[in-house]
Amino acid sequence: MLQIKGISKQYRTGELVQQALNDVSLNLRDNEFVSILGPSGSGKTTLLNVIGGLDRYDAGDLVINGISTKEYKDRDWDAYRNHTIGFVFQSYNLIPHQTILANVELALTIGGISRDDRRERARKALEEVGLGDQLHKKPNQMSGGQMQRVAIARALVNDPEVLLADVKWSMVLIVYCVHSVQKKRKKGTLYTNRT
Ligand SMILES: Nc1ncnc2c1ncn2[C@@H]1O[C@H](COP(=O)(O)OP(=O)(O)OP(=O)(O)O)[C@@H](O)[C@H]1O
Repeated sequence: MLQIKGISKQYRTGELVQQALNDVSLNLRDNEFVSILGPSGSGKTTLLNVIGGLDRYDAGDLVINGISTKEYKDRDWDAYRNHTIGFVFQSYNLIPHQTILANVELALTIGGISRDDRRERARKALEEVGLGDQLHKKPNQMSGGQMQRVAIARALVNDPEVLLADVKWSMVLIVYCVHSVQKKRKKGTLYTNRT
């Protein structure tokens, strides 16, 4: 489903060049669960950002369902991020002054879905991660694991083909998440990054 072909990526800050990815190749198939492990600073987040279309590669190719992304325009990346990928960020990236229901709903605002449907789908996604009774809490009123579950609900609410999770510490939640994805869809793919 996803082919990472010899991808390289550098960060440039003034004179300083940091090689974050160097000729990385990996094939990821439908229904596959892949966990990428490596020391801090070895490039895991960079790789997930590139696979998730959040960041661009310098060399190589990312092939999605047999189609090269070399010629992708911004709108193609937008569509890929919005419809194919669900992303759980390492630091969750929740909006602090919004309720968790609003945080999850926000992931649906791009798709032209009515407000009532958005609310209902967000509520169901939060129920699925066991937070159905806390919809009106704000992120700072929740534990770290609960915030992570909100981030998982937000990543799944769009029904993505691929879930990318940049997860620091909770193996239990990764397993839960795999379960949840597989329950929801016969064909689901989950890639996680566990530091
Ligand atoms: N925006 C950036 N600008 C410059 N260098 C960066 C940037 N982001 C990451 N790097 C560097 O690229 C390398 C890979 O970083 P990355 O965040 O991908 O590692 P990681 O394996 O996910 O680390 P961790 O496990 O600590 O989260 C590191 O040396 C890091 O310092």
